[in-house]
Order: sequence, then structure tokens, then C-alpha cells
Amino acid sequence: MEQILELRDFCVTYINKDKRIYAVKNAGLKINKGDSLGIVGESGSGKSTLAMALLRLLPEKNTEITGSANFIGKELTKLKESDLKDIRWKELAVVFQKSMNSLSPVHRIGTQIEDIYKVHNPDAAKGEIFDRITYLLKLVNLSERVYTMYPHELSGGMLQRVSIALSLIHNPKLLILDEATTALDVVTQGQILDEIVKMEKNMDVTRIMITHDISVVSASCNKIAVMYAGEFMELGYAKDVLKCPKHPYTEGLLKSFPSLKGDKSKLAGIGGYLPDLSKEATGCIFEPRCRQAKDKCKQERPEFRETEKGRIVRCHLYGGEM
Ligand SMILES: Nc1ncnc2c1ncn2[C@@H]1O[C@H](COP(=O)(O)OP(=O)(O)OP(=O)(O)O)[C@@H](O)[C@H]1O
Ligand code: NI
Repeated sequence: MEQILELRDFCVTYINKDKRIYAVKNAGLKINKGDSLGIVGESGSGKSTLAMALLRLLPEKNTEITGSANFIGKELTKLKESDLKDIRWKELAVVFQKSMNSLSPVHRIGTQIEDIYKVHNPDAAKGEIFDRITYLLKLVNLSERVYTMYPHELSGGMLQRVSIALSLIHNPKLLILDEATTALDVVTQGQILDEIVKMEKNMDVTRIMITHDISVVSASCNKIAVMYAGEFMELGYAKDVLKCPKHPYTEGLLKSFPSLKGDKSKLAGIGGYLPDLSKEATGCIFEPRCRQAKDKCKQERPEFRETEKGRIVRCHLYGGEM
């Protein structure tokens, strides 16, 4: 199986004056070609930081990235800005919740997509560009008419489809969607998810889907990573993890859904709040909120352990002595 992305000990720290915020800690994962990985977790758990750090979109001045992120043989953490330019859009594309805001209001949708296409294909013929763009618009279920329209003539959902179409323009090897469908109504979101899943069968796209919404993962992802306070707590096949969560945090997260959508700072299934990310915990980061916590959980940080094939859990309840 072809490996697309491997993270090892990947850490992201924000540095503001003398304060350090440990936003992503020792992340590790492997994604193979064709995988679709959902990353879930409460607001503030570090999901977007992870995505932005992979794309190197965080200001270097006040962020520290350590560890390794190997993307199809390239070490993302070490690439020069010029090399990054070659990769972005072409091999690694991202759509954010607000991506549509980056469309220019004064240019037609088609013209804007053409310009992005030409960045990596400066010599492309007009016909080739037009074919490609209409193909992509069709893929996200938009009419050809959109080509000549201006952003203000489209609804939020249509614009988000444009953003998704745009992200696919160069057939990226990895597509990262960060809450890209969150702001949409349930029907539109469902349609777009269906389109994404269908489209992946036609194109060779591997996807990371960042979301609060576990139903998005169950509808569109084969794997899941559960993040809490900057750490991966559990990783595995989505159908297994959702059916039979092992980590107490995953369990709480599943129980508290769908209240997750409403009050983002508090989970119904789990009391308490996210810890202060400027302090390094000595034990398990989830221990203060964990109903099953033992003394050991306070004192020792659990390792990331493979409990069965394809399932990795960071919890003292699994593996090791309590
Ligand atoms: N520029 C910054 N400087 C300092 N801390 C930051 C910065 N950006 C984010 N953080 C902190 O890093 C942590 C992770 O934030 P991040 O946006 O990655 O979380 P998230 O999981 O994407 O949340 P959400 O679900 O709300 O989008 C939060 O505690 C946040 O306050
Ligand atoms: Ni986010």
C-alpha cells in the first residue's frame, strides 16, 4: 500500500512572548493512499493547528514545529518556501470553513479558477482549462453557469462547493478539509459529503477531514483520530472506533454527541474543561476529567499503544499495569 503521510512525534507549539502553548503534542499516524481520515475533538484540541502546521501556514516567527511529517517522501517540516509553493494546491490542498472568503468579489468564478490552474500549468490551452474546470464543477454538482458568475451571486453552500472544486484542480494527492462543510445546512452538507465520497472513487484522492461532527466521519471516513488537548487519544478504523470506543475520552465524546454541536466548551458526557495548554502535564492529559482515572494516570503519561491491529490508544487502561 502506498503511504501518503506519516507523522512521527509531530509537535506544534505557539510561542507568544514568554508563554508556550503546546497545541499539538507527539502526534503520530500513517495514512495510505485512498484513506479518508476524520480528525475529531472538542474545540481547541489542536485540529486546525495540526493542519496548518502540515501546510506550513503558521507564522514561523511564533511557532515551533518539531518531529517529522513525511508526505510522499518529502519532509514537510524541512521544505523551503519555494518547494512548498510547488506542493501546495498541486499535491497537498486544503479547504477551510472560510475558504470561500478568499475568492475575489470582483472577478468571475471561472476566471479565478483559471488563474489558479495556470499557476502550475502556465502553458495550458484555453480549451483544456475550460474542460477541466467544467469537469470539476460538475463533480461538486454545480452547473456550468457558475463559470461566468460572481461570488455574490452564489449561496454559501455553492461557494463552498467552488472551494472544494478548486482544491481538486491539480489532482492533489492529499486533500485536507477543515470544517469545510460545517457551516452548511444538513441537507447541503450531506450532498457535499456524498459528492466527495463519490469523487474519491473516480480520482486518486486521500483525505483528512477535520470536524466536530462525528456523523460527518461516519458518513465519509474509513479511519478516525480522536484528539484531545493537542494529543491523539485514539486512532483506528472509523467503524470499529465508533462502535466500540476504547479510550474513556472517545467514549465520552460519543455519548455527548450531538450536544457537541451546541455548547462547544463543555461536553455533556464529560465534566470539566480542556486543560491549560501552556502547562505540561506530568500524567495523562485527560486524567482530571476521566472517570476511570487511577493514581498512575496522574503520575505517568501513557504511551501510544497498539491494542489490536489497526487500533492505537493512549491510555493506561490498555496495556501496561495499573
Ligand atoms: N496563534 C495562536 N497563538 C497561541 N495559541 C493559539 C494560536 N492559535 C491557536 N491557539 C491555541 O491552540 C489550541 C488549538 O487551537 P486549534 O484552533 O488548533 O483547535 P481546533 O481543534 O481546531 O478547534 P476548533 O474545533 O474550535 O476549530 C487552542 O488552545 C488555541 O487557543
Ligand atoms: Ni479548528
